[in-house]
Amino acid sequence: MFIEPSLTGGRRGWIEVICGSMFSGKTEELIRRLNRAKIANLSVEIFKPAMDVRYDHEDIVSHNDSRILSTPVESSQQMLLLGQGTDVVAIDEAQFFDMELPNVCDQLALQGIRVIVAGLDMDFRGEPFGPIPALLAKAEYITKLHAICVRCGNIATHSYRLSAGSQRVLLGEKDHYEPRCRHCYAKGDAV
Ligand SMILES: Nc1ncnc2c1ncn2[C@@H]1O[C@H](COP(=O)(O)OP(=O)(O)O)[C@@H](O)[C@H]1O
Ligand SMILES: Cc1cn([C@H]2C[C@H](O)[C@@H](COP(=O)(O)O)O2)c(=O)[nH]c1=O
Ligand SMILES: [Zn+2]
Repeated sequence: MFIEPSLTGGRRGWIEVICGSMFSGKTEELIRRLNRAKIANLSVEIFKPAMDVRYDHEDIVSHNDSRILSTPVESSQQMLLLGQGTDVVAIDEAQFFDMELPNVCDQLALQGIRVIVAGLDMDFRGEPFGPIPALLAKAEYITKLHAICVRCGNIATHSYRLSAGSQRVLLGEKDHYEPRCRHCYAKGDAV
């Protein structure tokens, strides 16, 4: 379990990334860290991409329905402006943001802000997703979570797309995706 290096004391300003497949618990873990920050009386600004309307327009919602209010934004530059002066900036579904996101997180962290980012490390093709690889390179702390493979019960690293469609962005949950281990993922429809 992730233990905060420092909540209120010491020199602050760093980047944490929570990554993994769909259903691995990224949003739950993000909400857990935010609740602890609030208990420590830290101010938090929570963002998500405006296009992510899967469960709710404003709330960040996990697959088991824990939720927290957020501000939907269109671009990473908006978070640089809106995050000024706060103790903690949190970003969910970060894979959907533009490639400026790593630089924005860098700038926020340099201002003494704790930046917590959650997102898919791989898309349904198993390719690195959007700005997440660059964020992983820049982060001080990385947590890689795993779901349970729905085919064999091993740890799942991949998000297998059940429906047809080659576009990278397709919002959905169990209607369109299932978490799989690398072996069941590689077998495709033959599993
Ligand atoms: N195959 C699965 N493996 C693990 N968790 C699952 C699975 N299917 C459903 N879940 C649920 O998903 C929850 C995690 O949801 P969430 O935090 O939204 O994940 P993520 O943000 O990584 O998609 C788990 O606590 C569990 O209740
Ligand atoms: C793999 C993959 C996923 N998506 C979408 C599907 C969901 O709406 C989100 C991921 O949500 P989660 O909180 O991690 O479960 O991303 C996509 O658009 N393209 C993909 O390749
Ligand atoms: Zn498997």
